[in-house]
Amino acid sequence: MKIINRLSAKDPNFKLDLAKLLNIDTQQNNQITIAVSKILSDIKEKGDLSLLEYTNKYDRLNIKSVDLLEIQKIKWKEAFDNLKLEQRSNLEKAAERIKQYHQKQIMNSWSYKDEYDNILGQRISPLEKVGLYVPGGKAAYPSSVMMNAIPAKVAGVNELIMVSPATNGIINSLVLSAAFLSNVDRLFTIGGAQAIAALTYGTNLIPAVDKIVGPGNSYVAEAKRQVFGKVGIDMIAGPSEILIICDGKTPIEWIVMDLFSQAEHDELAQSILLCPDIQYLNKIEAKIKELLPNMPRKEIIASSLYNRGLLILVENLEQACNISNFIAPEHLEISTEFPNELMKFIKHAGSIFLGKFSSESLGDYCAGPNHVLPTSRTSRFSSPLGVYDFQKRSSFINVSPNGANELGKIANSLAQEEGLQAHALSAHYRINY
Ligand SMILES: NC(=O)c1ccc[n+]([C@@H]2O[C@H](COP(=O)([O-])OP(=O)(O)OC[C@H]3O[C@@H](n4cnc5c(N)ncnc54)[C@H](O)[C@@H]3O)[C@@H](O)[C@H]2O)c1
Ligand SMILES: N[C@H](CO)Cc1c[nH]c[nH+]1
Ligand SMILES: [Zn+2]
Repeated sequence: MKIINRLSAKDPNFKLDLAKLLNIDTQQNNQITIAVSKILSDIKEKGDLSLLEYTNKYDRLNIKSVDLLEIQKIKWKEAFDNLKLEQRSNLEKAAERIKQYHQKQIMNSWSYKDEYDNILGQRISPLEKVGLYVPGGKAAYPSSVMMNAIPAKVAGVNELIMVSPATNGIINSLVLSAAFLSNVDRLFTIGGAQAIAALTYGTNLIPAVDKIVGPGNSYVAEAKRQVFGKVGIDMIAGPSEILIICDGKTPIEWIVMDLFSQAEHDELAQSILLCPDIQYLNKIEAKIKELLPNMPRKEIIASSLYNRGLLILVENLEQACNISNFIAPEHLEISTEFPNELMKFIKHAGSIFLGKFSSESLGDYCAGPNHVLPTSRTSRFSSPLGVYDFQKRSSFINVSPNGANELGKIANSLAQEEGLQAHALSAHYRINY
């Protein structure tokens, strides 16, 4: 019985079959697009009233007053103070490592003086108000709180508004603690497209923000896509993905668990293994069958592997890198003896894990780099969430009298060529002043 899809790169239909498995069902996408646009317009028109209705409906709650959707800071502090010592120490260690890594990403302002004594430069400033979406439907993600909030605060964001659904009324105490530890400013238990709408348009309760960051399910991703332009967004981070290139020498259980680790996020998550050794792939498939029944989230894993999981037999490891470049995965593990040799062939990947000890799970929690990464082939053109997503650039120009003479002549002439008289005169007035 099939438990995961299998392909061989030698097969003449390989490219077609692969493309089918990479695509998420478009009919389902259309339904989500329509549902999300209705939610957005309802929140825009009816504000808190609609927010409460959608929250009760989708998060299976029965809340009477919208004010109850805000959790006061005192509660997060309480959650943090009540952590077991080990929990607290792990959270603190992870936070410190994430901070250290992200501090290296800070962009600084710069300027220079040209030959006419004009000063030209670029000023970097933090965003003022940012909304952080932290997923909470199928699992709680304290790690995602830190991965979003720490770079924002390193950048100097003034007001960080976090939203996360409390499905069935439960908000995880580690999520609250992580919000406290990461200096989030306000926290609301709302989720899905309605949370993205509230942060975009603002309601009486929820402040409108300048940019929304953070991953989420297909509703969240689609909502972010639809509000982009009204607010900034970081990226459309959809269901998680892992692609592993393996030479067949890593212990079988390690690779199986790495595949499970992303599959357990979501039925739509995608786990792919590329290997030139067919015996190894057969053993992987057998091990999946053996280990799956013991996994607490076995239904989600089974569905993800059955519909979207993939074992690919390749002719060699260089071919594996080429296929990986086409897939442009969110996470790429190069589980081989000489991973650096292969890294030079890699063009697209959100995050690259080198060598058999570098499991993706370490990156998810505490290695340091961000775990919010481009999915669905978007690592071809976008990058991990970072401090730079919370900073913006303004250029500045301070022209000297001498500079006005020299630049004025050029601008005056170019403006006349464009037929823009006001531009030409504005430059001309400043010549020989
Ligand atoms: N890329 C990353 O860094 C990263 C990190 C963590 C999680 N993830 C991904 O984020 C996703 C989290 O998804 P989740 O579902 O657990 O949490 P979520 O918070 O993204 O989604 C839950 C919300 O979805 C909405 N929703 C659910 N069903 C709906 C429906 N039928 N109609 C309208 N709205 C509906 C509800 O409002 C609910 O509050 C997973 O795909 C996981 O792989 C990604
Ligand atoms: N793997 C997810 C990003 O794709 C991040 C995460 C959070 N917790 C566990 N994993
Ligand atoms: Zn993960």
